[in-house]
Amino acid sequence: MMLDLFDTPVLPGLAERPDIIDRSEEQMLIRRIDESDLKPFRFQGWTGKRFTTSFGWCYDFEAGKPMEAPPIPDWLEPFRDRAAHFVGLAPDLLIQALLIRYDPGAGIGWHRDRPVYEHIIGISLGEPATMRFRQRRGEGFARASMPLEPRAGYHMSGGARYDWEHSIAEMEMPRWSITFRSMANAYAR
Ligand SMILES: O=C(O)CCC(=O)C(=O)O
Ligand SMILES: [Fe+2]
Repeated sequence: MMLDLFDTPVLPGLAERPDIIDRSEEQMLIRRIDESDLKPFRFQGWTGKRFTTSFGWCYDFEAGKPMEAPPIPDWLEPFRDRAAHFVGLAPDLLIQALLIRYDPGAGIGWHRDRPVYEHIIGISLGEPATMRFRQRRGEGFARASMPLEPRAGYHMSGGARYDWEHSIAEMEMPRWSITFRSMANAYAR
């Protein structure tokens, strides 16, 4: 599959919004993320070079279920509003905010986001990265990729979110991201 740099989505359900934040907001958000109570991502005894914290809800990978987390802080609210506006959702539907710092050598392996969530809206900070997508086709994989420019927002829903896995390769430079998610209908209270 070809990398599509222009308006046509790379995959159905993928959209990007360049410069959803400006440079001073980016610097402020990076500082806020670094000041947050980040914990190394842990899964089955394995500890990564990816540091995370969640607000609203968090997914406990050890327990395999979502759990309530501290409320979304005031400094993050305007960005939740912007993320919601970008995709045409009411802001209070974005019940989770995930902050991530990827230290040098960190990436995120192939996965689909947990089914408890539906819409996924990310804001990319710091360094350009590439979101890779793959879908099993017989013995191999169909592949696609989406550039993640710093300060851009991206929306993952539909086919790209449910029918493809995504990952980000290990990078030499640090990168930060903020991800907002809505709850899937089936799980909404
Ligand atoms: O860092 C990002 O932009 C993506 C993170 C991601 O895929 C996830 O946390 O599920
Ligand atoms: Fe993900």
